Amino acid sequence: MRVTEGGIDLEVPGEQTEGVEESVFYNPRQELNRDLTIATLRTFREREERAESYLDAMTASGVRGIRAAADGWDVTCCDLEADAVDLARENLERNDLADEARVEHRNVNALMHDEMFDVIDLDPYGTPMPFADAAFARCRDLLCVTATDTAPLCGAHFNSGVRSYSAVPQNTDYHPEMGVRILVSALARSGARFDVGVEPILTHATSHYVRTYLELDRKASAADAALEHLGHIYHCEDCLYRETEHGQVADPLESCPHCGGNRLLTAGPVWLGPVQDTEFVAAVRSAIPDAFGTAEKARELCETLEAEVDEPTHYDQHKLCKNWGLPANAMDEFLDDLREAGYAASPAHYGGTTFKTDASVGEIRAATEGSLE
Ligand SMILES: C[S@@+](CC[C@H](N)C(=O)[O-])C[C@H]1O[C@@H](n2cnc3c(N)ncnc32)[C@H](O)[C@@H]1O
Ligand SMILES: [Zn+2]
Repeated sequence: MRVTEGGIDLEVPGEQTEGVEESVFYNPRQELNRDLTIATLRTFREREERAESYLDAMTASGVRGIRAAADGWDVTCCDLEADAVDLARENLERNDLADEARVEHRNVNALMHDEMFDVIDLDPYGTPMPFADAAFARCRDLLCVTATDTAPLCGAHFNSGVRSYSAVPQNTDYHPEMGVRILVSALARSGARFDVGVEPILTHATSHYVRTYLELDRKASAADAALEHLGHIYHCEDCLYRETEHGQVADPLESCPHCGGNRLLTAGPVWLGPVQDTEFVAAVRSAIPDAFGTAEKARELCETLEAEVDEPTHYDQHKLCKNWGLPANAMDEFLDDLREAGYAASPAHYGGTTFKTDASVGEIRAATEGSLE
């Protein structure tokens, strides 16, 4: 089957079923992820001119590495599967880029221990954590990470989440953001073991995966500074009240300060710091060309990320209203009520009914319920 993406022609095994390409080595649903990757790499290189080498650590069809090579990066593609390696080589040749990139048939953990790269991109099936140590040991500037195991990350598959991320995730009404905060926390702690500090400059949770871009600072003091963003979330399952506390040691609440209930969850360590550099995200948005297949969607996503209130958990308006036994109103009106009451409020990218605010659950109700009857 022939596929064109980002100006690159690919031949991938598989067939089109009902207009959707199905292939083990090429997932069309990740095109937005790849479009944003290329725009992020461009933006990052403008800022860090010395960034040249890019490792597409799990290349499959080669699509990501080939798109980066077409953009002038010094690319290494790697895959464990011989069929993927052959396919990536064929696809490089098909685009006359065979001299711009090499393809390694190896376990990428071994490759990363052998060589340093300016940018490393981890895009495995499931959790990226088995690759995090080698990546932090050998990545100079930017680590790009996809995690597709959203059920463990958000606490729905609790034991698996605890095992993979050495943290306690909890299944809450803000589950995609729980995934973001657990993933970045685990990565920050992996980096710290190598005296590397992380700063997330772009992060999104989109249809069954979390993607984050971490700018690295290879200094023990930077690792210490990153760890200061870790802490815990205390969450009430009855009224959806939540509060956060920085620090390595949890000091859970005994009862909910809002409703007095005692069905309380503690999640952590989670990353409580910012997950975007909003100026960087705006620059990424401007670097998305019209020719990209997901240009409109990717720009919209960046715009939402830029405007998101910097709070560690989002709310879901429908779940809140259901909990209060009140009908939900239009999101614009709801957010306007919050702003008029003096709170910061914005839509969130986690779904059409999600929003962020610095108001507590009680303050949200007081500010909005007049418009909900
Ligand atoms: C989700 S796919 C990668 C998709 C690709 N990056 C893209 O954007 O289309 C995961 C790939 O990782 C490869 N893989 C799994 N374990 C690996 C390892 N230890 N070293 C290198 N490649 C590995 C698999 O063979 C598979 O091709
Ligand atoms: Zn409560």
